[in-house]
Amino acid sequence: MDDALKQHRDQIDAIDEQLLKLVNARAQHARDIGSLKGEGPIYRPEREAQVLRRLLALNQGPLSAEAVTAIFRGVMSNCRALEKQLSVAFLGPAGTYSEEAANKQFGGVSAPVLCNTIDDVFRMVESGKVDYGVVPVENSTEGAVGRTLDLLMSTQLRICGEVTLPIHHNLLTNTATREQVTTVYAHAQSLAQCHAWLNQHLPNAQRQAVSSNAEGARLAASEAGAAAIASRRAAELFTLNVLAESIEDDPKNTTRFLVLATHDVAPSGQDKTSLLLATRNIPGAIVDLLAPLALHGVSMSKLESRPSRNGLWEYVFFVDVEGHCQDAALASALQEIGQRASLVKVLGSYPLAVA
Ligand SMILES: O=C(O)C(=O)C[C@]1(C(=O)O)C=C[C@@H](O)C=C1
Repeated sequence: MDDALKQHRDQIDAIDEQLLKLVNARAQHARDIGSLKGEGPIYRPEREAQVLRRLLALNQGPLSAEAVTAIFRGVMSNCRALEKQLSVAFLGPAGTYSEEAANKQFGGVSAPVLCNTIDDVFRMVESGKVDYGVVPVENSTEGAVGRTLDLLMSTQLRICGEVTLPIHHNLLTNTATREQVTTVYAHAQSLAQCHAWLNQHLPNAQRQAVSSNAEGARLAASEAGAAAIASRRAAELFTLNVLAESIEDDPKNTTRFLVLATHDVAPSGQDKTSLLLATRNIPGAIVDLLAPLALHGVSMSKLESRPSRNGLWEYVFFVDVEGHCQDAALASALQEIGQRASLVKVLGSYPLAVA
């Protein structure tokens, strides 16, 4: 037994030596690429997505797809940091799902900037105080994040990436039993995502919406009888016990985040384009507006309407389509849509989220 253990550990030591040499050789290439980029952006989401997709196709295990992407996102993050330290803004405080999404996308953020509101995240990127921003845009249970859509209407920023994050909520508290919980703090969206569970298990507890789940965890840590709905990371950060886990009503509960940038992204081969469209408010106008997509074989993955804010019962449409705006089919469809719409704004073309 001891002998077998030693043999495996000797093998691991030998492999680690090779890995160390290899990751440093990789890092050297990244550093050289950095000096070739001149004034262009250092972060290339399309290339990072291609690297991950290729490795996922090659992976034969035993490491899972999630493990492989996490490891290589970490490797790329460290290689990228030799080219430039990127600052990334997202909704704080520490322990939010936005922080998790930013860490997932960038393989760890070396210079995080925690903001109080989604508006602040946009402002930080717009003013050049940070390189990138990460904002939630929709949840599979609760639908669109209205504030993000409203801000996308007026911003000059571009969407350069999307991150999908499976959301598992936990009931965190220092109260010993569920019966002693009198108040549950969480962001309104999280309270809604756990609606049925709360009805069944905590019917008498008061539900109190707060600015973020992490803020709820902070409050729960200092108040007798209080609990919060938040992530495991929030439990660690605020020293709370996990009284119940995965309390979301839909086990597939997922939130989609957008990465905001001041630059466009080249095609990666598997891309999505987000559009903002407006048309005259007449019968059949939206059907007519979207017809060129079908005509050119472009699939639509999302259609969301939102009040335009400059006329009663006037709407704009947020449309996600497959492909990059430089792809011939989408470029032709966009040109035809442009002739029918009162507004066409390409919010960004970016790589599809990698697991
Ligand atoms: O290929 C590049 O442009 C690199 O800078 C290398 C690298 C990587 O580590 O693979 C690092 C940063 C970029 O975002 C993309 C990829």
